[in-house]
Amino acid sequence: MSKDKYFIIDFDSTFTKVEALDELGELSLEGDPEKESVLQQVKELTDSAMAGQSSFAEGLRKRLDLLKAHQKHLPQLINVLQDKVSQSVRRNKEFLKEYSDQIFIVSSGFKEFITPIVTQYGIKEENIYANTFRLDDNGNIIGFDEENVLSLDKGKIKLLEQLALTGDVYVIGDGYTDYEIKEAGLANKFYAFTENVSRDSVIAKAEHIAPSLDEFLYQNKLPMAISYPKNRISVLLLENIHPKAVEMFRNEGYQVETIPGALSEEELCEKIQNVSILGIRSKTHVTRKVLEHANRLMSVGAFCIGTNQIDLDACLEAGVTVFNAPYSNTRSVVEMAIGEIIMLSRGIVDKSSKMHVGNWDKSAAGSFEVRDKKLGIVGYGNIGAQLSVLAEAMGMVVYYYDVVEKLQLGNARKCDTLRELLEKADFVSLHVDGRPENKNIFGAQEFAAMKDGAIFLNLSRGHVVEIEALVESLKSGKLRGAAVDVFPHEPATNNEPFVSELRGLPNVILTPHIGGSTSEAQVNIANFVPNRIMDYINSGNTYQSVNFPNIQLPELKNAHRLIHIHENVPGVLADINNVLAKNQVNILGQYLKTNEHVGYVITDVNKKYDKQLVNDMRGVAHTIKFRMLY
Ligand SMILES: NC(=O)C1=CN([C@@H]2O[C@H](COP(=O)(O)OP(=O)(O)OC[C@H]3O[C@@H](n4cnc5c(N)ncnc54)[C@H](O)[C@@H]3O)[C@@H](O)[C@H]2O)C=CC1
Ligand SMILES: O=C(O)C(=O)COP(=O)(O)O
Repeated sequence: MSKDKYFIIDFDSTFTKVEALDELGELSLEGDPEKESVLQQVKELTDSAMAGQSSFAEGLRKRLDLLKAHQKHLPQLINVLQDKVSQSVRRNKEFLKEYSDQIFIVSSGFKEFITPIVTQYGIKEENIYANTFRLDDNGNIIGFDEENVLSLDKGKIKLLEQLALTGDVYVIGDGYTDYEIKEAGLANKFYAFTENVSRDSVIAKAEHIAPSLDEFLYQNKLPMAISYPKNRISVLLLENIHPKAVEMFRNEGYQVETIPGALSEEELCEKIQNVSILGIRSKTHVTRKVLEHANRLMSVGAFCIGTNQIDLDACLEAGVTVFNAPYSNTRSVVEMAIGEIIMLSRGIVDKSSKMHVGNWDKSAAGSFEVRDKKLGIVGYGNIGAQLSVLAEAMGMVVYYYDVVEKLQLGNARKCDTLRELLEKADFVSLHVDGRPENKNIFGAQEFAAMKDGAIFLNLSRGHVVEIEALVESLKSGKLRGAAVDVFPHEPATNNEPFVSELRGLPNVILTPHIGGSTSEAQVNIANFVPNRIMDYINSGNTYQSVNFPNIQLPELKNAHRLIHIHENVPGVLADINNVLAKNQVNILGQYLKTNEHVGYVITDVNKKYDKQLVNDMRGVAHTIKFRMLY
């Protein structure tokens, strides 16, 4: 017969996110001018006791003296604590109920507030070990029951000795006194619980870390509320992705690492090991080789619009979803283009440079309004179309050329060929995407086809334009000016120099790929992309993925969701359904979408299933990835 298992769980900062006495102070010291400094002293006493640096009993006495609390504060405190139960504890109520005979709350806090909270989660009242308050006749809290071993130094050890549990004892807590139980030989394992606080002195001693209760349950093969502990999902964010994204992923419970610049293929091959979610911007290349080094990758987030830097097919074949932010920086690029069109038309960059060295050059020569001038937009996608609207609002006449049929906005006129557009436009602005076929679509011929004295802008991708041809056209005077934001080679970080033949040419605005670099755009992107990825991880939704078949799924309720990604060859769906039939699984809903390379099948099944089902699903021929959600 297997030995019994006992779980000793701490209360403050473990079962709940907070230290209850700090919260009590918030209530009892309300209106006290010294409140902040007293609370600080209370906090320091708590931290010092929890880190094992001072006498616990002495600290507790001092804290209660400082708090000047009254029993009337207790119902309010319980209300506050109710909302502060740790997320993973909240999630795993079923485990706490199912194992209630074996779960003990052992705390140096007070039963008066612990009992009403933990019993709501199925903890048995007789399994709660904690201190009790001493009150005076007026209900003031003046101390604690000094007979209780938990009020003493090494109190938890003394209590465990009294309990004399026979079986495996697991301790889960954030404090040094929790660790001491294991040190005294009274527990088999101590798990430092770091979901709410992480204490260095405790971590240093702990053999096991539990960033959540899920992780503890996962490691010990106990029933969990979710299919996989979120803290096992590691996120790598490159290229200065906005901190909002870091916050969003951390709030979800993921482990996040950030790196300011882009990584080379070689560096990324090394860093990608064990990464589940990779976040990049326009500079990092996610190649087939990188994917071959990825062992846990589920999703790549392009925290920008362009995805040409990612091998989308290789991702698809590896079952890796790719998401981007298709609209978040659109307006920023357009505003920059508008500003540059006007600046170039008036020769302002050169005039400003001259002023900085003391030259006053007041003249109207070569300076024009943009009103009534013809703007040719190449690539009438989201950016091109938005530029069209704003340019018309300034009185420009808009022409556009796109390789696919597009909705004509306002009075914009469609050109059937690029050449037609080039021959008409006074300004040509490039807004095509960075697909490989667009390499060097602008070269000597295209510049030659433009009007004499035209102005050229490229805020799309660097490889789209032959720089030498552009330089020639500017030097020869064919072009009157240019604005270039993107380059065939861009520095990976701000520490690398920028080298280009375009440097030093008159009436040329050079910018370091900042079309989308505004606060608004970066915050929008940092909100958008993590939500798409987390939705995919939590529910299987691939809506708006740039490489996967898009499925928008209903919310998962009282069901298991089987997520199967396979090569798109005939017969796989039939095989999946045979497996389900063989395992007598009741299908509640099934969703399938395929594209050229993969099939994506989601099957919601009723709760009862056998482990064999998981093995059989993984064994279906042509399976790329299989996972299960509940
Ligand atoms: N400078 C910067 O910081 C930024 C640059 N970008 C670049 O701008 C590009 C465009 O962005 P969106 O408008 O949002 O993309 P989009 O996909 O909505 O539009 C691109 C359009 O270009 C068209 N197109 C592609 N190749 C073409 C060609 N050879 N000739 C004519 N039309 C062609 C497509 O059919 C599509 O309509 C992105 O792919 C990205 O590379 C995007 C954001 C910021
Ligand atoms: O959104 C895009 O495609 C961009 O080019 C912007 O790239 P970035 O995020 O500034 O590296």
